[in-house]
Amino acid sequence: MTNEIWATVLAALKSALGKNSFSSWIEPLEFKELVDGVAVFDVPTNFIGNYVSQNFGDQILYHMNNLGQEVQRLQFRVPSQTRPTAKAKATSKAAEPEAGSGAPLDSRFTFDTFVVGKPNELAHAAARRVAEGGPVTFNPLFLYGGVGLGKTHLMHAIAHELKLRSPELNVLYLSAEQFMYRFITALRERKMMDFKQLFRSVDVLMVDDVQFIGGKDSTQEEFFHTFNALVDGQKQIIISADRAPGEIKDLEERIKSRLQCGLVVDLHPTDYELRLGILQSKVEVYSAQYPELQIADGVLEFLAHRISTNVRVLEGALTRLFAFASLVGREITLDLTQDCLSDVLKASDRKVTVEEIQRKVSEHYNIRLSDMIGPKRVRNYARPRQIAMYLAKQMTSRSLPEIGRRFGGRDHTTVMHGVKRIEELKALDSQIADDLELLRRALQE
Ligand SMILES: Nc1ncnc2c1ncn2[C@@H]1O[C@H](COP(=O)(O)OP(=O)(O)OP(=O)(O)O)[C@@H](O)[C@H]1O
Repeated sequence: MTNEIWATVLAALKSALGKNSFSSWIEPLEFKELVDGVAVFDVPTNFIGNYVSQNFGDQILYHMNNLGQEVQRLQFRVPSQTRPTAKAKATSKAAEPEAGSGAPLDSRFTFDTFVVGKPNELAHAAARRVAEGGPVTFNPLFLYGGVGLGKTHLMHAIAHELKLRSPELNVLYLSAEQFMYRFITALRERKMMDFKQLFRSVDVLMVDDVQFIGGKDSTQEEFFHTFNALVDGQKQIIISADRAPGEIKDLEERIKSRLQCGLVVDLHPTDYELRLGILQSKVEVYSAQYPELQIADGVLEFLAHRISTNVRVLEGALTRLFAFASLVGREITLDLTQDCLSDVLKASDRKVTVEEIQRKVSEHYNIRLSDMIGPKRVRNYARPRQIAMYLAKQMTSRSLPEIGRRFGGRDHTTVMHGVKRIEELKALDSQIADDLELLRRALQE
């Protein structure tokens, strides 16, 4: 393979992965040679080699082969080491293809690696129950929640556990999108009998991201029949979606009601403790693999506090941090974290609205929202009002007149006075300083 072809692969990867992932992971690779179907790369550290191999290996192979190169596997080596990286496996399969025709299961998504906290304890308990196998108790199990909260992880964990306990079980996991493509292919190739036979012969069917079939009428129809046949046959069905069954757009009523007739559980947004727990468990894994990488006290707490969007982003941030630390050969300190993750940290700063601030502050001081916004000037209302104005100035991009309008049409000079007053009090009154800190955190959760 020539360097020109590698440059074309790079261009394709850049547009597929986006600037950040590309510069963190792909740019450090140096293509060396292609020998007997093995593409060899120099990488700055084992950590980067392993990460690229696990996460982007398939894509790199795909693009190379697409350009006419016959590449079976990738090899990553650290030039300073005498031996090639022992750990940097040839294009690793974190996801092993399963027997049967399901989508591959990710071997990292098990119950052991799933961290349980208040927001996901119910979903976890239900998943555990289903994974025990035995007589079907609730059918279907419907898991829903926002992006990156662990639905797929739990589904894969159920599948792994079921296969471990009862290897003879035919467990089929796939996304709703794959279900649709298989259905369309079966129609096109006139193989509907095979399709029906395949889906009706499983013991456990798992369909991820079922919201995808909203608005796809024939797929819904087929899904409905598959679903009914399996429930009638006492086979377990597990479904996930990004919202509750009743809220999925353009989904037939009969399917909504079918989906609701088992156990519906949601994964709530993560809280600080759960995020910290997840980070700690990931660090344990990294530290066992790369004992030379040290992480300073307070870094995980900082990340758990600042990145509250979703677990995928949190994990990605930590991995990037470890990769960077392995490159520069330094301990992961708070300063290094802020430098290395400045874009992620900026993007995940939650956009808070003036209305949210008013609501939180009135709850905190136990006064009515209408009193805070209204004209009363008694201290009980005036001080929380000034605090809310101060936070609105600090945490939103609203101008003083805009903030004034949201506080019952007050003048911008009133807002300015309130903000100044709280700035003064903050330095003098520790109670006010504590309240401000508490409110700021609660608003960023
Ligand atoms: N409680 C948890 N413990 C450990 N890892 C978690 C947990 N929750 C999520 N993760 C990790 O976060 C990442 C995203 O999780 P997953 O893919 O399961 O999310 P999802 O809810 O299916 O998201 P999507 O809506 O995008 O499909 C995975 O790497 C997963 O391992």
